[in-house]
Amino acid sequence: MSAPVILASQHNDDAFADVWEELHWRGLVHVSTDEAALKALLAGDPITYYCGFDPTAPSLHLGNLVQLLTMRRLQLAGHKPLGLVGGSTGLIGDPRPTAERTLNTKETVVEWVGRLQGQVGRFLSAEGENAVRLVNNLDWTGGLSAIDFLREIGKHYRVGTMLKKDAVASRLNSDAGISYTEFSYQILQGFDYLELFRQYDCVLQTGGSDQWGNLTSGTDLIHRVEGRSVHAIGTPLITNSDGTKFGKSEGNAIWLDAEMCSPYRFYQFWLNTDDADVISRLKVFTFLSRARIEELEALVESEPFRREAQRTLANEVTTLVHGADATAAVIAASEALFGQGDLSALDETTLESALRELPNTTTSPDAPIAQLLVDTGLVKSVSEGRRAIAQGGVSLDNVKIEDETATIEGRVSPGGMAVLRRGKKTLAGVFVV
Ligand SMILES: N[C@@H](Cc1ccc(O)cc1)C(=O)O
Repeated sequence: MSAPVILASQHNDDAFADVWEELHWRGLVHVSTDEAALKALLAGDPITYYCGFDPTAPSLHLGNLVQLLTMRRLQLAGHKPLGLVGGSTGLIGDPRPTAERTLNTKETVVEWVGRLQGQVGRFLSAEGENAVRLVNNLDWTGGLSAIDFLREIGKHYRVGTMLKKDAVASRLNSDAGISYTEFSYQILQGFDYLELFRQYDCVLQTGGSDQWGNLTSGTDLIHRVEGRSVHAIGTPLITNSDGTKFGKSEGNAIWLDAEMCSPYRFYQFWLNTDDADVISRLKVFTFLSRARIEELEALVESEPFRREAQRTLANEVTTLVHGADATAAVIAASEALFGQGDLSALDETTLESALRELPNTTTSPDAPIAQLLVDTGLVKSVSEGRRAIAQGGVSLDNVKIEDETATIEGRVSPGGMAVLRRGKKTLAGVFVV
């Protein structure tokens, strides 16, 4: 994540009476506190709201992006965001339904807090009356003694209620059980909301719907302690209509950090979105207007083979996360590899990440090309490879190979890379040591 996000081009769609209506249309409200009160609140004077992110990895991922963009939509409507990164909650671990988390060292958590703050800051404007403010819950829990915590906060929690929260209940019924540490998590998040209510008059917390127990932990606490009704919105969990998990490609999470998931891979991920999902993704992950999304919806119906909606989605989200230059480089790489584009015009990083997504092999500088065809899976045997070369169907960096015994010596220098092609559309990457 190096390039800045294009904040200037983002806006709420005029087609909606207010941001609440827009959030609904985009499918972002799965569960919430009183709807009528929330609608009135969001249509009125600017309010302060918050969303929290735990440093459980060195980068945020696509699930977090839903939250960041929801925050941005509220900010565009004039409301004031607080971006919380959980310096203390990251040391404890929000219980997952499956198993206890392993604790990371304090140094690691501090480092990840810094990285996540940088990421959160990139999606929200830091200018004007409603500039984003970044907060860290370690600031109010780090110095709190266990005795004070139990006397002042713990006293407001009933264990019976805590046990009923989904995350806790599912763990209690599993073999893994749940530690007292993770059981306490909901109190910490509830306390955050109270603290932000007191310090900033924060009256809305957003999060994924799996956070509902933690969100209501805060609204209940504030109600009990301060006698005020504050709000929460849970966004839906994003799912793929074919039942596979959203936000993963070949089992790996799609991270927002370019080092952990190249812009090329990121772009391809969105490009591969199913027709059945592409419209709801456009609603959640882009700032395109309702009119434009409806136009694309009609195109999915009438001309699905053109994949206009997918290309628009990939373009928009990659630009949002990696910037316009990275997106242009990625598109140039796809065209150079699969279309008419010019390979030599590509920058090395983009080409390398593109080749890493293809079948690829790492080889010594004297490797025979027929063997590389086998190593990358483009043919089954060396003799088949030689035949393919003899028939004129093999090229290296778009230069046709004439000799079936040719090696890459003199064609690719040590430390370099090349595109190996069989026929028009079958490609592989070759990395030379
Ligand atoms: N529990 C949230 C992160 C969070 C932490 C502290 C908060 O106050 C709010 C949210 C999550 O795991 O996604």
